[in-house]
Amino acid sequence: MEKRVAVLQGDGIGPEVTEAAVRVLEVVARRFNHTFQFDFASIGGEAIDKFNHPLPEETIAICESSDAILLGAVGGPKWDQNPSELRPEKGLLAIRKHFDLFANLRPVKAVPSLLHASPLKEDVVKNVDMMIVRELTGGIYFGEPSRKTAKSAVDTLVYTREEIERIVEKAFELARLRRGKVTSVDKANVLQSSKLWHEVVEEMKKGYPDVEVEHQLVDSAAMKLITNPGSFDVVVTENMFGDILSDEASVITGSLGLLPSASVRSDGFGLYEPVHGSAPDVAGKGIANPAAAILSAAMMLRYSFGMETEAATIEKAVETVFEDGHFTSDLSVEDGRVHSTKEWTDKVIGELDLQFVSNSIMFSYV
Ligand SMILES: NC(=O)C1=CN([C@@H]2O[C@H](COP(=O)(O)OP(=O)(O)OC[C@H]3O[C@@H](n4cnc5c(N)ncnc54)[C@H](O)[C@@H]3O)[C@@H](O)[C@H]2O)C=CC1
Ligand SMILES: CC(C)CC(=O)C(=O)O
Ligand SMILES: [Mg+2]
Repeated sequence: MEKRVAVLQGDGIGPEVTEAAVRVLEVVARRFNHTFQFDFASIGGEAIDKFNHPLPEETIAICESSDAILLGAVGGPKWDQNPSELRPEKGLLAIRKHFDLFANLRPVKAVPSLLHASPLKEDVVKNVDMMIVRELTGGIYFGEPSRKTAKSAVDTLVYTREEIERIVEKAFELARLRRGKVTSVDKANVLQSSKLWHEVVEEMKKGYPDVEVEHQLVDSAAMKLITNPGSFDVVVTENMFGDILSDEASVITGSLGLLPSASVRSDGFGLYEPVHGSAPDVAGKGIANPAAAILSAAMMLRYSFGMETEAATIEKAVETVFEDGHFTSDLSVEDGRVHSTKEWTDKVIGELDLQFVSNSIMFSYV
């Protein structure tokens, strides 16, 4: 297959981790006889520096002519004092809205060889396998008015029934493909938008009698995520709650550098990015964990290109490299087991090559 991928590297560790993901995709393309064309474009702080805009027209045009978008991360202290329209994060929100990428899928899965990296007890984290389904184009990050003066500030939280219905439908459909349970997280004891959310879930569950539904208030959900994460299958929630809960969930897996995400709309077009941000504290040192970006690229192959075998091959390679005891510095402190971003990516590529060779041998017997 021939596919065009827009690569928006962004700021901080964004370029370091997307470079790793592109290298892995190049190997997959070669091994599976695909052609991936990578078109690089600007977003975030680097776009502000070059184009005085966090999401330039040129970037939108490149993304529009692509089959999917791969993104690193945006933001950093350099732009923290900028007015809100010149904040890097504005570019990220704008691209999600422009392409109507309302469904943000954030898988959180414990990897047996990484249990040591979590501060939580092994028993608590070992069977975790959940999918956080975060509404991505509505809620308080997009509501108007949104303004601040020295004396007061306002943000607005709005959800329409249609916005809630489409993300809840996505969660139910995913639950059917998984363990058949949806936990809907809201703050319906206080917020009107959450009351509507709760009502919509109650109505829609009638269409999914095979799916178990539970409601959880966000504050206690934050607690249960740490005390009993294995009890969750699909978690569906609004934009800001999903943002916060998914960073919290990274503690289960051991590092924020491990969590990938897919932001998709109904027709399969999507933007793929790590859950983490630009990590200014480690940027430029060549030590960032590229796993989240590489696994986001795997999600791109699965959800936008229908390349399930290729996606699974990448995921297996990543898991095997961890099993073999190779880590980045966020996951281990032991000498000899810690690798730079580039070295660790080389290990994944080596493993991909090995898998391909052993599969070819297997196929030759068939
Ligand atoms: N999707 C995006 O582009 C996002 C952008 N941001 C922006 O990123 C900037 C920094 O935000 P923070 O709150 O510090 O969150 P962050 O996610 O960038 O970093 C939080 C902590 O996790 C570590 N970390 C994150 N990813 C890592 C990786 N791949 N390997 C190793 N360590 C990793 C960082 O070093 C840091 O200690 C801000 O400007 C923020 O607005 C934050 C979240 C998401
Ligand atoms: C600009 C922020 C909403 C980015 C973020 O933290 C996220 O999407 O996870
Ligand atoms: Mg976030």
